[in-house]
Amino acid sequence: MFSLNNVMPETASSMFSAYASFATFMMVFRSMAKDFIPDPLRTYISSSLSYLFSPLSGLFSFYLTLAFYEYSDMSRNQVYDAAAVYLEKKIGPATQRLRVSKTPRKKSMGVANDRDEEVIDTFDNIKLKWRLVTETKTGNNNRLRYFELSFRKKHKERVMGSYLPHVLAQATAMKQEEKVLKIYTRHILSWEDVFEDGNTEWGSINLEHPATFETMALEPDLKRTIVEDLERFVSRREFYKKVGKAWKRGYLLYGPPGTGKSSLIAAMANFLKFDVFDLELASIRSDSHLKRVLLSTTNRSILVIEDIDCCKVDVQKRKHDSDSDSDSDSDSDLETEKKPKPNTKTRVTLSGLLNFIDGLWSSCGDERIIVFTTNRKEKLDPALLRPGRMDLHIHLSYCTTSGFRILASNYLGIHDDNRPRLCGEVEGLIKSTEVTPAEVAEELMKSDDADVALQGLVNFIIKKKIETERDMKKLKTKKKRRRRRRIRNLFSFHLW
Ligand SMILES: Nc1ncnc2c1ncn2[C@@H]1O[C@H](COP(=O)(O)OP(=O)(O)OP(=O)(O)O)[C@@H](O)[C@H]1O
Ligand SMILES: [Mg+2]
Repeated sequence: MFSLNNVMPETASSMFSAYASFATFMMVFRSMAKDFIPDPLRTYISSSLSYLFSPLSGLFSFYLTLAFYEYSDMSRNQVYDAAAVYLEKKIGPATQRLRVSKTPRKKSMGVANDRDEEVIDTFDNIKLKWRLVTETKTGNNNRLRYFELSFRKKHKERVMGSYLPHVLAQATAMKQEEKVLKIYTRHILSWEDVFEDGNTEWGSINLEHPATFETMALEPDLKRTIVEDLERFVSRREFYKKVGKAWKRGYLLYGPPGTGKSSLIAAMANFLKFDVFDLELASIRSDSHLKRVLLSTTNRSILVIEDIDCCKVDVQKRKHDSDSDSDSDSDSDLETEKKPKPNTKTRVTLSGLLNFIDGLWSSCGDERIIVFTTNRKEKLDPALLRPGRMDLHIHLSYCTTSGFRILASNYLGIHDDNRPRLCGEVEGLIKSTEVTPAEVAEELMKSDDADVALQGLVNFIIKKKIETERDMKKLKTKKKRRRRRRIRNLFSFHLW
């Protein structure tokens, strides 16, 4: 790096005075030339002089300017794009002109500095000046755009080594923040589609589910466990590479209907900014078809298979003839594929599904999350539940007192101490009655008046409690009667 100390003192002082004289001369020349010399000639002389002396000016300038052109070798320059995003948040008080835009994919309006506006940024006590320059190439309408970044030369290493990587990382995070999530499902236009081997098409719409971990009525410990697990998963790229494991994680969400399984998936997607692929196994023709469909999903996504126990797949009992998770493209599998039975909606086997979860080819992708949901965990094949298949089993259960508090705050904006009597009554009832968060939410939505809504919830839980007790009694009497009948039959058999 150039430094004045490297130059002999007398040489430096003579060069500096030469440069100072030249700068003064240029200033006087420019102001005189403005009055006496016509414009094209003036520009020519001025640029020729600057060209002649530019090496000298560079030598004495304390500043360095980096240029980031929009395109580099026909492809977009990532630093340019990152700077464009990064500088959106750096609008200073001196800014006079802003560029405002909104594209269909963006959730909100983008506001950025317009061309030639200077943006001052500071990083690690380094002052940096950005400027967007637009030049129109003469002779055609092509526009050349680039960012200029100026700073003191002595900071060159830190700017290149730390500041620019910081700009790239910040831009990536900001883009993630802006990302509009998508939920993908597979179109089934007709049953022919199901039997059409090549159909791997996913259709998508924006995922605008408002569920977040803040709005989920979950036990604090469970919530923390899930959030930490997700955070650990996304931060472990190198770890997965090191241990030679595919970078994916499987969650099994189980619990009664209305306890928040689907809402939790939406909360996970919103938290990670991952798209969701909602796979209905009914739309899949065979194991090899399943592979192709899954291969067409993208990285950083959550693959969801809901109600896995209800799917018309052989998941409740593993296929005996393919016990060893063998590749389903085997000859016998192909044989059966050739003759689709019209009445068989889908013939995905559990081994085909398990192949995807931990088979070799499942590593074709990064940052994949797989979520299965079920109301009846006990119905699932143990192969699906064994350690390593589904990394985390999450039990979502009936509403607890802490769950109720979250829902009351979400739906009515109230806390325990606002309505101590009614909240206390609900909490007491919830401890002894099984009510789902969905039922509680439904009751709380019935009125804007918190007292009315809470009283409605109290009445609902009392009614449910009475009904449950009545059902239990009925069941008990039925059991008693059955037992008595069995004993009577036994006696009559012996007498006979
Ligand atoms: N734990 C929860 N926290 C917050 N809201 C919840 C929770 N559980 C259920 N809800 C509310 O109830 C509605 C239904 O919940 P959700 O669809 O997530 O239940 P589910 O467990 O997927 O039910 P199913 O087994 O029938 O698919 C949601 O829209 C949400 O408003
Ligand atoms: Mg659901």
